[in-house]
Amino acid sequence: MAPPLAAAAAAVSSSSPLFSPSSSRPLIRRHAPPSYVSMRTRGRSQPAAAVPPPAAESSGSPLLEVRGLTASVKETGQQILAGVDLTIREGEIHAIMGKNGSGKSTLTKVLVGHPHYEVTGGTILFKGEDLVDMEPEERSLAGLFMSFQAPIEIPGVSNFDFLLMAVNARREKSGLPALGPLEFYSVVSPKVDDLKMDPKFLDRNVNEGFSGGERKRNEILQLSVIGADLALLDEIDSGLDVDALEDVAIAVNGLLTPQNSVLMITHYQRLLDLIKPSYVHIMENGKIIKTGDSSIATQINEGGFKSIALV
Ligand SMILES: Nc1ncnc2c1ncn2[C@@H]1O[C@H](COP(=O)(O)OP(=O)(O)OP(=O)(O)O)[C@@H](O)[C@H]1O
Repeated sequence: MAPPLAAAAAAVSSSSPLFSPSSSRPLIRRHAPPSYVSMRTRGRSQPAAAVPPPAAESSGSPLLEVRGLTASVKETGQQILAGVDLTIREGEIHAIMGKNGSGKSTLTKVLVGHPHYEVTGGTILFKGEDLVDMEPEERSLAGLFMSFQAPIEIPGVSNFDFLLMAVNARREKSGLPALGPLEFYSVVSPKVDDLKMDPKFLDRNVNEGFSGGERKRNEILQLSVIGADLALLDEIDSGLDVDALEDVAIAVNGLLTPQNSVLMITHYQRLLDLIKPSYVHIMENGKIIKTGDSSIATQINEGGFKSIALV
């Protein structure tokens, strides 16, 4: 069984039943942020440019190597992924587009080890290590982060405590000393500010009563606080108004380094205008059928998926 801290870290990036509210609740004691810590935000940290230049193709080392991946729904045996090939190198931003039901979300869920799916063939290497046999919490601690289309609530656990536990789980894995609440507050506060979130969200229970847009911002807060070598962002643009989308894009762009990468799923060009992908992939019937640059997305927007499938 995973140690509690590791499970807490994994819970940040997983909505699997393994990390349901009931399983997370005993792991984390609720602390209000110390009363002597002002909840007023301090000076803003420097925001990244809203619209960066197009991401260059990197010559970085492979971070994720997926070969011939097939996967099925565990309960029914229904095959969803039908032979996915995908390589993501350090420093690259990849976007996956495709019509509803083509398998985009399933791919990301399989990558994080969602228990509803079974890998039936192929390989997944993450930083050269076989991911398939790793537990979801091990994948999280190895540097995978996933923001879900519908982020879960965790009643009884404040955002602040949740983030602190997750950060300390990562630090423990790296042999770093745990942060105390006061120290952590100075880390998290500017990030809350950058995302234009009310600091009160830190003291609210994770996603409880949050609007759809607030949940999405909160997911990106988790990503920016915890960090990731590879962030899987499933439709972070859905339900966000124009301003919120820009705030989220600034936060994501601000996290990018030559070492880490993003795989984002979207239906909309507007996200690709704000977070410039190195590659855009089109998924159909559980496979990536085409890969190119952002112009593919434009073709999709103009011609629809049917014409792309016929190319
Ligand atoms: N646990 C499950 N049980 C049954 N069917 C499933 C399950 N998970 C995925 N599917 C089916 O697999 C197909 C792919 O689903 P998936 O969510 O990956 O699509 P998607 O490309 O992300 O779609 P969208 O753009 O609508 O979000 C769909 O037909 C879906 O109904």
